Amino acid sequence: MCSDPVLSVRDLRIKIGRQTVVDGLSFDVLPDERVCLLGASGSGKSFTAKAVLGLLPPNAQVQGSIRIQGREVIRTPAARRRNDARVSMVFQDSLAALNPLVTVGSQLREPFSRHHGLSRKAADQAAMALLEAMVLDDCQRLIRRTPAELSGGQRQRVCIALAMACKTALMVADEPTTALDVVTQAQVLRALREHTGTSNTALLFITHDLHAAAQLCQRAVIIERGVMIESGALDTLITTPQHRFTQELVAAAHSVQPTELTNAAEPMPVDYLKSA
Ligand SMILES: Nc1ncnc2c1ncn2[C@@H]1O[C@H](COP(=O)(O)OP(=O)(O)OP(=O)(O)O)[C@@H](O)[C@H]1O
Repeated sequence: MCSDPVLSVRDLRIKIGRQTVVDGLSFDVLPDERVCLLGASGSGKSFTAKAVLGLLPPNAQVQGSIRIQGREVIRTPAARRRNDARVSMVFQDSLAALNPLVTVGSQLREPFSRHHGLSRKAADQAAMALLEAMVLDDCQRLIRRTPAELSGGQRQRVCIALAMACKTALMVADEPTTALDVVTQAQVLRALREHTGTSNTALLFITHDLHAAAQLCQRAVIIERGVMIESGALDTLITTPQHRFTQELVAAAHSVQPTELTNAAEPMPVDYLKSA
């Protein structure tokens, strides 16, 4: 069965002044799919994410097409998009993403009461259920705290819960684990894996980290200097990378394996990369 894409990007070009930061990018994200946009620092990942979210700076010149649920949004900023073309987001800086003065509970309640019309009591219950689903300890106490009183990993899972509460067909997560230690990274990736792809929310995961991508996504779009160089199933890209940059990425991940697994002649063991 072939479903229509939730996100369809065609020939996306973004210029900032004279610099072309994204150059002819095309890819789709299907319903319930988790796709990563993988590339080195400065390759244009964040500008692509901002274009999808409708958050490009005013000096950006943009061309091409971005369709969300079939609706053209390339020139429609986030605040002017219709509900079915809205995208939820999770960013790297969880402290900046949350209101520092408002408790976690109030922030989580808001989308339920504002967008879904729930009563205060029903919104509280829905917020609590989402927090508990993020495998956070002592949610009763956590819900009364402000963001600054949480650890980075707790805060990032609150951000994922907040994004889930918006119940959009597409979520964009831009380097959500980069600032976290490896144990907390694994917890946050697990929360994203378990709460997207199964709840009518597709995920576009922006990262430079092949290991994180392998734990979370089925498919990858690999970019270099704003141009797509390779795309396909992540398992295939890891075992038989075609482009030099992808080969270097895989080799770099290979080099952090335990020595008994290291054998340059062998393809990268996909299971090793996927282990959390
Ligand atoms: N405000 C800006 N004005 C002009 N050019 C910019 C601006 N911000 C970023 N750039 C340039 O745009 C290019 C793409 O940046 P972008 O932030 O999308 O890369 P990225 O792949 O997300 O990198 P990172 O992983 O480091 O966040 C880079 O070459 C960068 O130098």
